[in-house]
Amino acid sequence: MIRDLTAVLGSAHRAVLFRYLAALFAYAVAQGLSVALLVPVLGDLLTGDTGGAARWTAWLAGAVLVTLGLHYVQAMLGFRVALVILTTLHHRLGDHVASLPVGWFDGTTVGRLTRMGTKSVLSIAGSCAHLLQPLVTGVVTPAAVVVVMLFLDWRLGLAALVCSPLILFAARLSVRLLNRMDEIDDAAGVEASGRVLEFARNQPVLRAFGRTTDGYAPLEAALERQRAASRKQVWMSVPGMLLGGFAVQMCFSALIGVGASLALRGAVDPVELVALLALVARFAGPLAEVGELAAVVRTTRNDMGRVRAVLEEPPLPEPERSAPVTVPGAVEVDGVRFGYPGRGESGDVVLDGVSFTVAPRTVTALVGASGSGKTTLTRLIARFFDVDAGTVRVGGVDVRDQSTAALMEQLSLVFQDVYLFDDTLIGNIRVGRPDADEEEVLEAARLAGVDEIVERLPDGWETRVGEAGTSLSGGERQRVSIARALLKGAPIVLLDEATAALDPENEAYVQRSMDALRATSTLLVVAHRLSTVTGADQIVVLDEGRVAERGTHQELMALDGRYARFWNERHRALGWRIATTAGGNGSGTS
Ligand SMILES: Nc1ncnc2c1ncn2[C@@H]1O[C@H](COP(=O)(O)OP(=O)(O)OP(=O)(O)O)[C@@H](O)[C@H]1O
Repeated sequence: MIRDLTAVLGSAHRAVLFRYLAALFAYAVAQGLSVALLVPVLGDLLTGDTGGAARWTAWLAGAVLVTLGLHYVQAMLGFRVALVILTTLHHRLGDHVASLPVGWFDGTTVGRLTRMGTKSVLSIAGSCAHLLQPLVTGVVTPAAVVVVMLFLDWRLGLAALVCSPLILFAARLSVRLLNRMDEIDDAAGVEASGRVLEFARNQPVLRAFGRTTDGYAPLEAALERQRAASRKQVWMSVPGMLLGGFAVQMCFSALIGVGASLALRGAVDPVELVALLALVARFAGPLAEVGELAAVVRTTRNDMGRVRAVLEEPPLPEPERSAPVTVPGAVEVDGVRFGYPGRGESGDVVLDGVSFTVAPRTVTALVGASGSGKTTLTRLIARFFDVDAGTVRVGGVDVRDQSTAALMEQLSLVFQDVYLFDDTLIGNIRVGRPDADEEEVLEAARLAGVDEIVERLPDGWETRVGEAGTSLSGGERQRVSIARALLKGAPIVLLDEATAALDPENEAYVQRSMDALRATSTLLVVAHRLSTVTGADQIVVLDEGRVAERGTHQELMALDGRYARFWNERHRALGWRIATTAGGNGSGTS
């Protein structure tokens, strides 16, 4: 736990933790010695030596005062450490997360971060103020008592020494048993929550297929498994919970037994034995408390482990000095191999031996079946991840030789998952270039067709959009994203076209913005619209992570290969859609 805490605090703040631990240790030893002074006080009282008792009582009072002073010091230092954690951990996490590859952020990691920023940081800070103290005193105070007992009567001291690991071992075993049960219950709980979420999210599908009245079998099965796990947890936890207390009682009885037999054989003075047994009572109690705290320790350690795992996540390596761009606007993908981290061995290679170049101010369309690696390729160009082999060059320079800022200066990303901030539309477009003036923002908005959306919003340009505001349709969100790219004016635009067919209005706006973008930038488009594909200077056809064909529309049609088949299929689908529209239902899209 201390190791986790030092890792979480970072080298700059370790000193304050060590000061706290030193004060805590001193306090625990002083507490043990104060308890030990009861022996001579009791001994003298029981033998009627009031003078001796008064002298020892004065020592005891002094020791108690010192203990109180140390208690205050350690408590203040504990709160200081907690405060340092609260004030610095968010910044440490924020700074580190900002240095991680963009590809690290997915649904799971974002969920983990949210939990970390709230619950985990509070729990770690609380551990210093409330948890370390009983843990350290629970071990060090009994240890000090044992040392004193060894001095007073080595046999009873030895017996106490033998008992200590037994009590701790029983406590640890009890925790392990309780943990195992918690894990089973947790796993069942997580599965049930997932199913509840699925049930809620899929209401439209379930209702459409009449699956709501007779229950939703996967959810009911998950709930039943959770109930069974909870029942098992209750029963199986009982031995774990009893074990710690049982071990303490057994050790206590054993020590009394040893003391009584020594007294019967005349090896210990009965008066001294009574005083020593008072010490035994102070020795076993704190050790048992340590065992009782095990559940809180476990939760806190889990929280620390989670934070530590993020802090130890390797940052994206950055060069000391960013290499200057040599061919502005050019993109080169050279023998690239890549598999997503954590997806295992070579079976999970998503791109293999992919090579092509994109000349400045040209349009390249990436086409290929779903899962062929088109989006992954755009992520590698933006260095969301580093390639496993080969090189990605942007502006003529290996992306690994450029700082993130220098690389991002050259790129605009228009991806499908457009995030809108809880801000006005203007604010959301200005993200593209925060220092742009009003005129420039409005021009970008006009070119991308955002001004048309504004006319329909209740408060016009002042309407808040995004998570807490008015939500926009997928096509509208992409228009905002294109407006950001237009405003940024980066030399290279990576664009992942919406997969869903656009309505004619959106289609026209997207076309207009693409024309504007291609006038100033290099365009690499994951293309779904046929007009983008045919209008491209180069088409790269991906198939299962490899470049299957490359050329212009005419060249690839003449090749009569994979692309020609793709084109003919899409064309037939388009013809069918037009025919449907012409047939009178008016729902056609192209
Ligand atoms: N974040 C990720 N983690 C692990 N695997 C991923 C991730 N993103 C994509 N993949 C996998 O990589 C492969 C290529 O996916 P990619 O999204 O690049 O294909 P695509 O050609 O863009 O497909 P689509 O046209 O359906 O978007 C797929 O097998 C996909 O399951």
